[in-house]
Amino acid sequence: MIQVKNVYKKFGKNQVLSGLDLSINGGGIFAVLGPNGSGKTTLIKSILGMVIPDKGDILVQENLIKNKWKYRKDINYLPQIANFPGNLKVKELMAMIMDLRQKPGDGKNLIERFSLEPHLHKKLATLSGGTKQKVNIVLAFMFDSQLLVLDEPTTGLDPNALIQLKELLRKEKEQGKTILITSHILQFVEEMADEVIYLLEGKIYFKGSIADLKKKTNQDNFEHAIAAIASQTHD
Ligand SMILES: Nc1ncnc2c1ncn2[C@@H]1O[C@H](COP(=O)(O)OP(=O)(O)OP(=O)(O)O)[C@@H](O)[C@H]1O
Repeated sequence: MIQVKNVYKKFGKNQVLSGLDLSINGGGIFAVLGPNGSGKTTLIKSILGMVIPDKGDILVQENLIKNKWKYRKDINYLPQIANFPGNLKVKELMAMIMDLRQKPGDGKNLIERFSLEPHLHKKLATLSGGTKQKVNIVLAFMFDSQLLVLDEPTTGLDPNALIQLKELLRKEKEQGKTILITSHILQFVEEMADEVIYLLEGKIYFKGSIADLKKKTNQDNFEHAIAAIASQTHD
């Protein structure tokens, strides 16, 4: 599904990705973890073609993505910070995204799931942070795509919306989809992820199941296992 081969990316003097290799085959939920600034969003945006690596190759569904853009219409993407025009109404935004994606989409069930009906005719600028995130989630899930890329999907969600998001993710996974998620919420990751991908110093430090991570770090608690990576690398 995704192959990242020897990818380098620098912003000014800041070497963010330095020879990163990653291979994701088949379906499931993959959580991209790492400290703040470790390059999680840069990696995700490189896969989406929104950041151009200085060196290396990325393949999505067996195709090199360099200088291509059409492959993106087959990826559902939830950005970390969605900058939608504030004077658009929710309903107008949904119609606009349907138009842009040129793909059949179905938002009706999702609008119900996240109780967004009362907000459909409100302008985006007037919505609360959590409600904006629910709109963001509807836009990311309303199309049927094999690959979903979700940057911090839980941000601002209340417990009920979080349950709905988890249910949605399980449904997508059951259909064999590949779901790439970044999240700092370890409880969410532990509950949902089949594999974790831990980024450190521009490379993948660990890729595997949470059970394997616990074994590798000699910890029986996920949070402590993550903390152990940080302390091991500081020694
Ligand atoms: N467009 C850009 N221009 C300059 N520097 C950038 C740009 N995008 C990212 N960076 C820098 O690259 C580094 C990695 O950023 P990135 O957003 O990928 O990290 P992250 O792991 O997603 O962090 P967080 O956990 O805080 O979301 C940071 O030091 C950031 O300041």
